[in-house]
Amino acid sequence: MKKQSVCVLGGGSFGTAMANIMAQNGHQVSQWMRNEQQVEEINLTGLNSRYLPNAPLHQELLATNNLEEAIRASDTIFVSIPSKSFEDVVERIDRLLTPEKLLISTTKGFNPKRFELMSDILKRNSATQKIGVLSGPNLAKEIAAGQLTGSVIASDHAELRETVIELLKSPTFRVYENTDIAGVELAGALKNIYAIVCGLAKALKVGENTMAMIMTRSLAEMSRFAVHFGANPMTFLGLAGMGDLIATCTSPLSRNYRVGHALGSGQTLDDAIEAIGEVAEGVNTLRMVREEASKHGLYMPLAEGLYQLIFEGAKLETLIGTMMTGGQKWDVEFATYEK
Ligand SMILES: NC(=O)c1ccc[n+]([C@@H]2O[C@H](COP(=O)([O-])OP(=O)(O)OC[C@H]3O[C@@H](n4cnc5c(N)ncnc54)[C@H](O)[C@@H]3O)[C@@H](O)[C@H]2O)c1
Ligand SMILES: O=P(O)(O)OC[C@H](O)CO
Repeated sequence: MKKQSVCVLGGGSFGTAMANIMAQNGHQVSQWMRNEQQVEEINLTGLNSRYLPNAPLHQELLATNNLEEAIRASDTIFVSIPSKSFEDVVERIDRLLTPEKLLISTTKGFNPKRFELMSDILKRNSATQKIGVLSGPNLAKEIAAGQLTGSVIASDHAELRETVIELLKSPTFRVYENTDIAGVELAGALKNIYAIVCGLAKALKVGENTMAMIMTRSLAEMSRFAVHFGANPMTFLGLAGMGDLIATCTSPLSRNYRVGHALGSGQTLDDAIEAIGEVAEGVNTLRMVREEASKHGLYMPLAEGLYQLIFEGAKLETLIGTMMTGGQKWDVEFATYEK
């Protein structure tokens, strides 16, 4: 592939990990971030010490504060900004986008202002409709450490899918494709709720039977919700679905898992979030999803139990109770059993 001009918006751990792979692949990569000291640090020392302290960055990765220049110079733009600020940043770049530019979200969450996904924000605000979503079991610190990793690019545009695969493929990173944007994006956002549940369960030292049941019923809840909003249930069998659920629900590197673990160890939600110091998308996602689930009559006992525990002061028994005493029928809902 010939050298491409790319920019990554966001100076956090995932944006840095993606920018670094593309710089290593020989592309011209700029990474936009708002913090001037961070820009200086990356450009002078090749390190993003706050977010990826152990990962030396490629010398061709150029950090910048100049958003306009970064966008104008790039054919492909990755938006790696937490969901809380995603819309604000996209509104700032809106006038700089042109129809040929490729625009990809790596953010796993919902707009806290209204029920919509990041791809909806991109579609609504931009001059280009060449939009994609990158999602999968992608713990940034593992990627930066060279752990073998797979991801998924979802888009209607074959050209965008092919470009992203070419930009990111490396000896340690593989990208598969999917056209089910809703499924891939919802899977990445929803699993954060269940990573909190699993971190909490681990802190309580539950057995592997229990962990397996929680994760499998999480997949059932996630896909039930996602299918209602247009996703293909089969997507949940892939890297963006089951793959990401496994990584996030079992790894102490996951911020959402760590929030759950802290809650299970007796900390308050605010203390847990402050101690982590990075974004844990699952808390906002839980709020948004719980509201939509009740509006649409979607049965999500784990999410409901967690919501009551975190936001309504319910006891832990409530979460266990909603899981163990709620409706129980089909194991796999999207398969037909009764003949
Ligand atoms: N870290 C991972 O392992 C990982 C993996 C896959 C996807 N993601 C997703 O990527 C998104 C970003 O996560 P992250 O891990 O990079 O976050 P992070 O907490 O490491 O960093 C967030 C970055 O966004 C910047 N930011 C926040 N608001 C901003 C604003 N208004 N303007 C400019 N910059 C702003 C912060 O300064 C920081 O540099 C999240 O939705 C996350 O779910 C993360
Ligand atoms: O650290 P988390 O919990 O935001 O998870 C990071 C990624 O989404 C894992 O794929």
